[in-house]
Amino acid sequence: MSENEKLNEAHEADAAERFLADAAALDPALDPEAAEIPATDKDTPIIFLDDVKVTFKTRTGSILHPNKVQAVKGLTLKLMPGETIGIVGESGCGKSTTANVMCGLQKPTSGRVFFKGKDVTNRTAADRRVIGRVISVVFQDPATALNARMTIHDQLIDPMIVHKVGDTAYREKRVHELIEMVGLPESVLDALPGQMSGGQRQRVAIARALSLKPDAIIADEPTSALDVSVRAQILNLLMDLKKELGLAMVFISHDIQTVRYISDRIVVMNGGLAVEEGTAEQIFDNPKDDYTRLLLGAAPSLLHPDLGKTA
Ligand SMILES: Nc1ncnc2c1ncn2[C@@H]1O[C@H](COP(=O)(O)OP(=O)(O)OP(=O)(O)O)[C@@H](O)[C@H]1O
Repeated sequence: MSENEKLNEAHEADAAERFLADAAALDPALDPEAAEIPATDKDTPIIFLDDVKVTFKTRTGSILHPNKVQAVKGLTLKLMPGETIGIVGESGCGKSTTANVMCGLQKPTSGRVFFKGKDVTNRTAADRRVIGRVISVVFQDPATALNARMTIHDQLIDPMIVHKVGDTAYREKRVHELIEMVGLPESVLDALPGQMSGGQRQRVAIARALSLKPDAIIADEPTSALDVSVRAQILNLLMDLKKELGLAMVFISHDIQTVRYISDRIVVMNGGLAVEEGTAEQIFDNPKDDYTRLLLGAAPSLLHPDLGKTA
């Protein structure tokens, strides 16, 4: 086992312990949904996609599949506690559809979806409660992800009200914790999203995603809509948070260098299929698939040169 693998293993074990401690931290009397959420176990995947296929009806389609687009053609993927998986591939390869299945927005046409061992394929009301508590999403464009008419304070407290988590005192305390976690001053709590910069808005979107203490975050191109000068800061913030909170993460990008920077494991997608999967080292040092080699030799990274320096 390489030094890196040993470090990853130790980190995952730490992360799993932190999950269990965190899950026990909120008084069950203040969290009526908690009983429905399966306990975190380091050997059970947070998300397990079992041979998932997604087909969309369209006006055109292909010769083989008229009026249909097969966005995902049979994907099996496990996200373990504390792990970060990067999904990379060019536009149209099925990354966002996969993300949508992973966060319960899209029902698969076939295959099964498990969250912490619970089958949530059919997305019943009870399944959706589990999905909402286990997974949070950070989308590409924070301007559209946030409500333009709600103050930052209200956007952060809203998920706790919807999920009936905590009492007023708990929720207020959590709002202040969240804003501190993402490195914003408390003065922004009274602001509206339109009064903030793109980078600050993405920090708010990340804080909101963390409000229910999820096990995992799905970040779908979270830096693509941002000015190049703040991309590195947001990536570093995500890296710090996943380490500090022991979060699992699915990081989706068409930029393989960005994915390499943040991921423990990389899945390369092409035409709705995972064509290659491995650690960043395996993918970069010894790519097996022609398409991976093509991606590696493709466009220069969109990363800012400051990446890796303190956020
Ligand atoms: N709701 C939909 N209806 C019909 N076709 C769709 C729908 N959503 C996605 N598709 C098609 O499915 C395929 C995969 O799309 P998807 O958005 O998952 O790819 P992607 O890799 O995320 O691309 P991008 O990086 O451009 O967002 C594409 O051919 C797309 O046109």
